[in-house]
Amino acid sequence: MERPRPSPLRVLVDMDGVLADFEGGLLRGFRLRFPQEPYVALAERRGFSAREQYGALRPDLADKVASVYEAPGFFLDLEPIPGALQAVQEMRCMKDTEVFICTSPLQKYRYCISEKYQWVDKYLGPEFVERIIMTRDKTVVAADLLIDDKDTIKGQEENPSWEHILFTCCHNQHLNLSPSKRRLHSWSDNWRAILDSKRNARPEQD
Ligand SMILES: Cc1cn([C@H]2C[C@H](OP(=O)(O)O)[C@@H](CO)O2)c(=O)[nH]c1=O
Ligand SMILES: [Mg+2]
Repeated sequence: MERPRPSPLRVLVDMDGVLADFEGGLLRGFRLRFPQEPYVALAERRGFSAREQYGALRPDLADKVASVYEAPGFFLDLEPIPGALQAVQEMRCMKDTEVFICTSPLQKYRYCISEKYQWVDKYLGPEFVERIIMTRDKTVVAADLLIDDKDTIKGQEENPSWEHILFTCCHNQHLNLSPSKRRLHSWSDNWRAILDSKRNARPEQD
């Protein structure tokens, strides 16, 4: 009897901090716009929220740093993270693999949403525009893996179907993870092995 084909491994790849260099763009934009103000060097970044860390440095800097990422052009002008574009293109061509870009818009979504679409079109092309999942709640999206730089991903679903692979970024590199949690240190790290291990760990279908 013919063995049934396994369902494809579905991988969600986050955008900011994983494909697009949000932190680098934010620091560059902040220093250009507010050259006299103190700033947080990338090596000093701690915690997902840049707004919180700038606010702790001096309260008025919270709104200033937010004004940088809320400005038109911010998301469109972000540089790709090294190796990211090649990796997701390769992932898309892999057998029995489905890749989606799973990204959240800012609450102030005016420029962010359309610029994220334009960025994907510019750097990855229309095949990937078809594969954008734009959501404020990633826990309700069903997949095997979510590669994301945010250390804690919460939402309506308490038990998301995906395993969260923490993508290392300046703001999360010092965190001690629980032993069960896996990291991808960069796109030169062995992302193929993570996909393979997940594929092999899935229950046999019959
Ligand atoms: C406010 C803020 C947003 N972001 C990113 C995360 C979300 O994109 P993504 O889901 O692609 O990582 C987007 C909206 O919050 O902006 C940061 O990375 N750091 C921040 O401090
Ligand atoms: Mg992110």
